[in-house]
Amino acid sequence: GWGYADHNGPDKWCENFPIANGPRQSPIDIQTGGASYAESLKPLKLQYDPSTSLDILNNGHSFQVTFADDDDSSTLTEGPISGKYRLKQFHFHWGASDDKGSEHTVDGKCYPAELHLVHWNTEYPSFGEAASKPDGLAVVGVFLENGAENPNLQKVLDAMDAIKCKGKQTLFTNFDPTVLLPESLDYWMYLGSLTTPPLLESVTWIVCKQSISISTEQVLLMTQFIPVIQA
Ligand SMILES: NS(=O)(=O)c1cccc(NC(=O)NCCCCO)c1
Ligand SMILES: [Zn+2]
Repeated sequence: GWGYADHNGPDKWCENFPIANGPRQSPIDIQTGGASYAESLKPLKLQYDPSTSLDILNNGHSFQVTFADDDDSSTLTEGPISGKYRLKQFHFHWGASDDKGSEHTVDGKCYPAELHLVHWNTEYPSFGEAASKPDGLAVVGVFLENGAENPNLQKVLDAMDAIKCKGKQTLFTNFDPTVLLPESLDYWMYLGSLTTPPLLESVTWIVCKQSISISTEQVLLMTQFIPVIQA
């Protein structure tokens, strides 16, 4: 299967997922000089109910915290989207060291890690249905920048010990993802795709301009969590 090694990594994904060469593929380098201010765009409205957090799972490519999405308890509205999108899961992307890890870059700058909060359009019956529609998903991306220890992030990192093997999951209840958001929700938006196979071009990307902090020790914890090798 696909992965991040030389034999199955991003440069090879087009062999099994030809959409990799499609017109709206993510991630991108956000060139701030080329972004235009759109008066019509509204502030993001994120309303999360901590009782919808269920568990944390090692899915073989990352670790994700999954949410109950059978009602409108945790939603994204306003911002660049129309209608209501439900929170399905959040996960992270990281690298092998401090100097790389984020998927999006800003004027060529890479961050040690990147948080993705994945939401699906309630116009459609489920995440799976929405994932194949051009307006099906909205992912809020937050950069993690080297700095002070982040106690809210530590709660997630502490749960990683229990899910070192691919496919493992453990309870992760009463967690409010709002604590992982930066104080300002100013954002860049663009129409893109899933950043991993199946690379579906169904994501309205909403990338926060402000980052949250992660300490060097916390980056080390993440880089030591390799979802597949522990399998
Ligand atoms: N990284 S991302 O574009 O936010 C994103 C969001 C939601 C799903 C995915 N990718 C997938 O679900 N791929 C299916 C197999 C990966 C293991 O769950 C990527
Ligand atoms: Zn992601």
